[in-house]
Amino acid sequence: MSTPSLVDLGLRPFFQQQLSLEEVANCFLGRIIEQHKSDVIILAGDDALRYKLPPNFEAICVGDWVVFNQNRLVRVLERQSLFQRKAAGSGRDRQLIAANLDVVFIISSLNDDFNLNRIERYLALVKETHAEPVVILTKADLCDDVEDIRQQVQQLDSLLSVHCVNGLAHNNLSALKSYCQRGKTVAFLGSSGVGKSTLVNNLLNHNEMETNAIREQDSKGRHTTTYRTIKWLPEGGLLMDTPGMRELQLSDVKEGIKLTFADIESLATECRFKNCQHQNEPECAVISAVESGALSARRLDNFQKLLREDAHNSATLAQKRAKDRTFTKMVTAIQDQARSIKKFK
Ligand SMILES: Nc1nc2c(ncn2[C@@H]2O[C@H](COP(=O)(O)OP(=O)(O)OP(=O)(O)O)[C@@H](O)[C@H]2O)c(=O)[nH]1
Ligand SMILES: [Zn+2]
Repeated sequence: MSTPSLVDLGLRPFFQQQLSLEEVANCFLGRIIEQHKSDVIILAGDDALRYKLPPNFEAICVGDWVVFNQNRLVRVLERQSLFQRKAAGSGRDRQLIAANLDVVFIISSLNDDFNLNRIERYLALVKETHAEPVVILTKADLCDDVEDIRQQVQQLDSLLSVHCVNGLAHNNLSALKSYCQRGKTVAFLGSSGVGKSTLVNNLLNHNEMETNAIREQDSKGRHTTTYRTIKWLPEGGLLMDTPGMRELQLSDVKEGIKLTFADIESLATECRFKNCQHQNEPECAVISAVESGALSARRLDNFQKLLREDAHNSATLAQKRAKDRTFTKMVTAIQDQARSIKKFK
């Protein structure tokens, strides 16, 4: 693909409709494909442009759609989905990781490593972002009861897409490819060794396609660049591979956890006490469901564990940020002091 159009890059009515008439007349639209400390690279049709981040510009990350003019970045469009690290209770202190992903593949292998709890954890992370999770179970060739395990995953959520593949077989990936069509942005999540790179290499047909329409604003002529975080898939989609995604922790993803365990949330509305913790309260509909076999004890256990972990991580993150802020203030104060001492010398 030499010159991707904005539609190839994922432009759709949701983003276009956000533009004002003034912006349509005077500005351009583009997608952030690289983010550095003080500048970003915007892909806009056949151009890749480097733009400085204006001082105090809003938070921005790879995958964002931005409005810009000849001179500067104007604004970031509202996102359809967003991976971020948040600290509880603070809107400002968040680190954005990747925006506007359509599908996130949750990769888990069908052999010894298979673990429903872990899949639920990734589901909570993905649901929080509002991207669509798709579970891919790899190493089907090493497993004797593929369908049985697929069923176990399907039971987590009847609407969830779950596919089993042998990542090593080239002709085995049509299920995945259907999510990677033109204009779609996808990403992979999963623990080490489950076969993510194998799938990616296979999807890429072993040759990472290069965009050769890259011309930076300040350089003459065209040269070919591959981006660290974005790869073109032969089906037309974009694969986003930002390092931060691999290290995501559960923090402040309560909504994602609740969406992932919608069955428990719904049962909880029947508990006698509104704030029931489903531990040993009387007339608890959730415990009753476990006793009757309608809900697995494992699932309830994991729900509670993920909520605890989320609360713990959110709190420590908030604390750490507050500490960092105090430290920065202290350093600035000392620097100011040093400067004023110099002045009077
Ligand atoms: N038999 C079989 N082996 C597979 C399959 N998928 C991956 N493997 C093997 O599993 C090992 C790990 O695969 P990778 O693709 O490197 O796993 P990864 O998830 O990228 O791992 P990290 O890079 O550590 O995150 C490699 O030896 C692969 O050849 C599969 O479907 N079947
Ligand atoms: Zn209860």
